[in-house]
Amino acid sequence: MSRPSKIVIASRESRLAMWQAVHVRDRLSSLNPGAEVVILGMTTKGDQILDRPLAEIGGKGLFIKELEVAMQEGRAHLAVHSMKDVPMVMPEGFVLAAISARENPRDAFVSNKYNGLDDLPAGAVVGTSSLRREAILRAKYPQLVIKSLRGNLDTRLKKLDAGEYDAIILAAAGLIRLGLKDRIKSVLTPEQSLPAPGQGALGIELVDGDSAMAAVVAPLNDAETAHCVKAERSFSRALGGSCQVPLGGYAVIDNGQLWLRGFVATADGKEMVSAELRGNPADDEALGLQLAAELRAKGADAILEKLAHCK
Ligand SMILES: NCc1[nH]cc(CCC(=O)O)c1CC(=O)O
Repeated sequence: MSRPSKIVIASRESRLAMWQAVHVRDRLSSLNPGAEVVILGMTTKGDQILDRPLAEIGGKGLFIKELEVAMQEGRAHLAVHSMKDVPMVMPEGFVLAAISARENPRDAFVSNKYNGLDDLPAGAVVGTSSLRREAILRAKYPQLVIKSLRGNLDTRLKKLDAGEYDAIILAAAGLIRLGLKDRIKSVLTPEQSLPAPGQGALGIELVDGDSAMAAVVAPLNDAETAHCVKAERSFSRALGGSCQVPLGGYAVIDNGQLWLRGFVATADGKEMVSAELRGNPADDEALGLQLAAELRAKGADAILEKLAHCK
């Protein structure tokens, strides 16, 4: 197959999105010495509307729509995403062609005054806009006050520094990528805060059927990460995870087996159902479905019924 002479990567303009695009650009440049690899930066609706919770304005798809239009119109060939932000059901006409090796998938505790969740006094204000983190915090630390926190990483840190919060919870991966590892006071274990499906992994999205580009990005795929993320996403999809459900799903390869853990909760943290299983990594998506079925058998349906329904 002929190698493309130019590869255009569509990217959001936040510092994290740009870091990710540059990371992929540099890898593709060294894999394709004959090609010119460039980044097309653009602003999405999700970046512009910062005063309302994501759940209210339309969810994850908001961050990738403009990038997909650019690919559809041939202005770009591929888009790089934090897998956590990619809708569980891919829009018609697009595919995830590669999932690259995972950065630290855990949640991080960030504060200028305290070293960890257990140090926070009653009434301390903790910032997060993730329903998953909110449910976990409310279940384990009902004495804390949870306050909404949106915006890109730099904006969130600025709000913390301005004193609007006593602490905030962020993905460790984003902070590490931006050279902000020093801001992490402690990393939460999966037992304390089960990560979101896809957290810490990058995905490459292409127009379905673009076999030349699929061959270009294939070397970026990390088989173990891809199995784990596929299992997590299949689990989330089966529980309506694109529709703002407070859930966590996290897989690792342990002794050659895929070990998948998951939970569903109400945002107030009062109800929470968890389960885990192990199986063959090649059965990734089936394992996700199986875990979702197990959660339903344990009562997850009653929780899901109380949540806003998918439109
Ligand atoms: N929701 C926004 C988002 N999407 C991806 C990351 C971090 C990097 C990653 O998970 O790969 C973040 C920031 C955060 O949750 O703190």
